[in-house]
Amino acid sequence: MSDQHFDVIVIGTGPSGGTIASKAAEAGKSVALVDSRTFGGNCALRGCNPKKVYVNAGELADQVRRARGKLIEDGQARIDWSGLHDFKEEFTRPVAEGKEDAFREKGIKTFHGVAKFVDQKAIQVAGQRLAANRIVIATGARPSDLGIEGKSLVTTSDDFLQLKQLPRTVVFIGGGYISMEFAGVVAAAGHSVYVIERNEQILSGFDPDLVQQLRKEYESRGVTFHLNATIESISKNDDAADSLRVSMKDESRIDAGLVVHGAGRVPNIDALQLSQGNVAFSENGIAVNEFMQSSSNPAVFATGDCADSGMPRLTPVANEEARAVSKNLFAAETDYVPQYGDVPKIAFTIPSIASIGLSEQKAREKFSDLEVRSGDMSDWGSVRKTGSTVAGYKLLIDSQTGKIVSAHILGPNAEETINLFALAMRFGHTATDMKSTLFAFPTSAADVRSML
Ligand SMILES: Cc1cc2nc3c(=O)[nH]c(=O)nc-3n(C[C@H](O)[C@H](O)[C@H](O)COP(=O)(O)OP(=O)(O)OC[C@H]3O[C@@H](n4cnc5c(N)ncnc54)[C@H](O)[C@@H]3O)c2cc1C
Ligand SMILES: NC(=O)c1ccc[n+]([C@@H]2O[C@H](COP(=O)([O-])OP(=O)(O)OC[C@H]3O[C@@H](n4cnc5c(N)ncnc54)[C@H](O)[C@@H]3O)[C@@H](O)[C@H]2O)c1
Repeated sequence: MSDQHFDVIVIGTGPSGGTIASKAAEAGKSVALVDSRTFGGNCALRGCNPKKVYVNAGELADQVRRARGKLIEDGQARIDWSGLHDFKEEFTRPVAEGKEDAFREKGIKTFHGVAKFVDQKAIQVAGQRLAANRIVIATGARPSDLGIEGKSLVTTSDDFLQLKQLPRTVVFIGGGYISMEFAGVVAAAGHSVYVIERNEQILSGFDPDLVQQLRKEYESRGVTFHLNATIESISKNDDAADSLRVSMKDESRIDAGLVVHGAGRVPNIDALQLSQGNVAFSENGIAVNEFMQSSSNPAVFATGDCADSGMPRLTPVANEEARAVSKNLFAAETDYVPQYGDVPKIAFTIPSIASIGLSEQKAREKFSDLEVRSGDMSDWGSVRKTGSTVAGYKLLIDSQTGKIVSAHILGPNAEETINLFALAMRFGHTATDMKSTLFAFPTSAADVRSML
């Protein structure tokens, strides 16, 4: 088999792989771009963007329900799941149809299939052998192996976003991002929800006090939490509507029509035959140095969810790593390090919960003189005006410098307000700087002055 030769082969067409391929082509390099699925990656086709369509529907239904007798007379807002699915497709279909053409128009040669290394500078895909001076691995993440009897009966987030009908009872395994975001939507649609979490806390990356507030709100909407719970098996059940049975170690059982995987994602690297390319890896992903270059094969770079960068697996992180790799790929010296700063995290729950910087526990360990400003915002006018009943904040400030160490927010528009803190923290602004800034009123940003 003779090699087709390129300057660079990029494996994966998500936010990081797609960007690197485009930038390399724009710089005049010959580029091969490979994906085993539809071009566009997880964020655009099966993650952030389609998920947000569902969350918007859940928020709307929830807001209408809460506004009944306050902002509006009657509060009937039913989610038509099939219609919602079709509306979501309006956003994903153009990506699936147009993305590959856009790459080709840039002169990029596209390939479909599972890429496997056959040499340090060569891969095989769909029966063809491709070689290059550089290879970028940007293969993202996949759902973890549950290791539970009956795991094949579990629906992944990919499949959840393809459902045309929603069963009356849904179980989520895990209480992280995926479960809590989808659980909010399913509850807003009026269906029964169970969340089974093996640890004592859900949403472990967020402030425990705010998470507790959010959990109580979800419970008031009929979401049942099983914490510190161990699932023993998932099996088929005779009941046509609730056709699955989740059995737990404490002998409790939940019958449901759908069991969804929200138990974490792992680097999607198993199929790549990395050892044939001398590419070192661990269960945390591809081993990279600070320049996102393979620690064992200098011709290889890795970015995004599949790289062991120690960063959260989020799109802005993948984007920044792509920026770094684009600069390093053909440079005489690889010297560009991703400039992550503090990465804001948002779970698009209803309402959303957001966080940037250290947890309170870590901040107390690091700073000897830490000021904590926190409060329940549920009775603040800006929150009550939306009809919402849950909101809170916690800001941690280094008393010696006045700089903001971290910000944790729950409530309406938390997903936007957190970005003000991202900017302030990135450029070292103090709490006083923020408090002295005139934000337009009445807005959630204006509440920041009251928090401070
Ligand atoms: C349900 C869900 C919701 C999310 N919501 C958010 C959010 O709101 N905000 C946020 O910041 N992040 C969110 N994320 C995470 C975000 O989607 C990822 O961090 C981001 O997509 C990572 O980009 P990437 O470039 O690493 O790879 P991906 O976007 O995962 O793309 C990887 C691509 O590689 C391809 N591939 C894999 N293996 C091979 C192979 N061997 N050969 C060829 N091709 C291969 C895959 O088919 C895929 O197209 C969400 C994730 C999920 C699952
Ligand atoms: N808004 C966002 O930015 C967003 C949204 C969705 C997904 N994501 C990305 O996708 C990743 C995966 O999301 P996720 O929600 O699957 O994972 P997660 O890491 O957020 O949460 C997984 C949860 O499942 C629990 N768990 C694991 N195995 C279990 C088991 N057998 N039984 C019960 N509980 C179990 C864990 O303790 C944890 O609380 C996230 O870490 C994030 O990187 C981001």
